[in-house]
Amino acid sequence: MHNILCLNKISPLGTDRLGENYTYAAEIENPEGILVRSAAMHDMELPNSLLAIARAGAGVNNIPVEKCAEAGIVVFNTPGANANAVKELVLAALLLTSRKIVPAIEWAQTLKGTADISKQVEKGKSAFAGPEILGKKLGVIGLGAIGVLVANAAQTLGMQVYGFDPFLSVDAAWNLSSDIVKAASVDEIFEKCDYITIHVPLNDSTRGLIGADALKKVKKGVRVLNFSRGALVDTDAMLAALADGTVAAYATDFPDDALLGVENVIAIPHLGASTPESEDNCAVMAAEELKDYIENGNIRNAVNFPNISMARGADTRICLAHRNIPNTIGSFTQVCGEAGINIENMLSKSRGDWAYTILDVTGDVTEDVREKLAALSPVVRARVIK
Ligand SMILES: NC(=O)c1ccc[n+]([C@@H]2O[C@H](COP(=O)([O-])OP(=O)(O)OC[C@H]3O[C@@H](n4cnc5c(N)ncnc54)[C@H](O)[C@@H]3O)[C@@H](O)[C@H]2O)c1
Ligand SMILES: O=C(O)[C@H](O)COP(=O)(O)O
Repeated sequence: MHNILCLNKISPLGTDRLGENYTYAAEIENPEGILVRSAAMHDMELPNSLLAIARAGAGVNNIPVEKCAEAGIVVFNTPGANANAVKELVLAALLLTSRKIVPAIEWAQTLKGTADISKQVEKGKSAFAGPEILGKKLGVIGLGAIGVLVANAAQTLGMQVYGFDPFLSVDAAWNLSSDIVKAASVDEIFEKCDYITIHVPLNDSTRGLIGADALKKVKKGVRVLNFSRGALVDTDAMLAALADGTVAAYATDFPDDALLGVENVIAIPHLGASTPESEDNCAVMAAEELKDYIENGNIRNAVNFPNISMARGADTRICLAHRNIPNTIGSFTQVCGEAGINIENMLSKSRGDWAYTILDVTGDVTEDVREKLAALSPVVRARVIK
C-alpha cells in the first residue's frame, strides 16, 4: 500500500486515479507522495519516506524545490491544467478594471429602500463611467500556458496585444496568434500599454517585477492585472502609483492587508484556478504523475529533475536521482557488473545540476546493491522497483 499525504483538498477525480493500492489522507504516516495545491511547505519537515510531491497547479513557490532535489524528492506540477480558468478571470478583470463595475454594484446596493431609485441611478451613474478595451494596448508579460491564452483572447476582443517573454517555448510560439506584437523589452510593455497583465512564475529574478522603477515608465492611467503571485508587484510602489493616478486600477488575485479597502484596487481571493474543470484537470494530472513515478520511476512534468520515461523492459528497475557530474553512469555500471547484474535497458537525462538514470536489469538486486548505489557521492536517491 502506498501512502499519500494530501496537504490541500484535491478533487476526487484525481485521488480516484491512484487506484486501490493507495491510501490518501490529510494526515498519514510515512507518505511516499504528497499532493498539494498552495499549502506552504517551506517550513515542513520532509519525511525520509517521501519520494515525490505533486503540485496540482502551476506555481511551485510554496515548495522548497531545491531542498527537495538535494533530498532526491521529485517535485511535479501540472503545466497548463488550470490555464483556461485563469484566462477567463483575467478577461473579467480587464473589464472590472475598466468599467468600475465593483464600486458601481456596491453603490447600487446602497439605494435599497430609498425613493425614486431610477432617478438616482441616472443621476449617479456618471461616477462609474470607464473606458472600453476595444483598440487599447494590452501588454502580456510571460507567454506560457496562461499568457498565450490571455494574449490570443484579448486580441479577438479587439485589443492590440504586445507580448514579452525572453524564454518563450517553441510550443507557446506555435500557439500564439501571429497578430500579437513581440515587445523587444519589458520596458516597451511598460511604456506603450494601457493594460498590463503578468503571467510569470515568482522567483528571485521576477520578485518585484512591477515596482517603483517600472511604475516610473508606465503610461499614466495604466491598469495592472496580477493573477500570478502577490510578490511580483511591490505593494508600496503600487499604492503610491494608485494614489497619484499613475495606475488607474490594480486587479490582484493576491490581496494583502495594505491593499484591501484601497480605492481602485480589485482584490480577488486567489480564485484564478478555482473552477471545477481546472481543479479536476490539475488533480488528475498530478495523481497520474505521482503514480507513474512511484510505480515505474518515470518522471513527467518535474520542476527539479529532467523528464524521463521508459517502458518497463525487465522485472527489476533501478532508479537513480543524482548530480549531473562526470563519470557517474560509469560508477553505476561498475556496481551492477560487480554484483552480476545485467543492464538490459538504460536511459539517463540531465537538467541543469541534476540528472536521473533508469536501469532495467536482470539479476538479484539486493538491498546491499541498492545501498552501494545510494552511497555513491553523486547519488541523492537510489530506488529499486520490482
Ligand atoms: N491565480 C491563480 O490561481 C494562478 C493559477 C495558475 C498559475 N498562476 C501563476 O501564474 C504563473 C504562470 O502560470 P503558467 O501556467 O502560465 O506558467 P508557464 O510556466 O506556462 O508560463 C510562465 C512563462 O513565464 C515566462 N517567464 C519567466 N520569467 C519571465 C520574465 N522575467 N519575463 C517574462 N516572461 C518570463 C516563462 O518563459 C514562461 O513562458 C504561475 O507560475 C503561477 O504563479 C496563478
Ligand atoms: O499556481 C497555481 O496553479 C495557482 O495559484 C492555483 O493555486 P490553487 O491550486 O491553490 O488554487
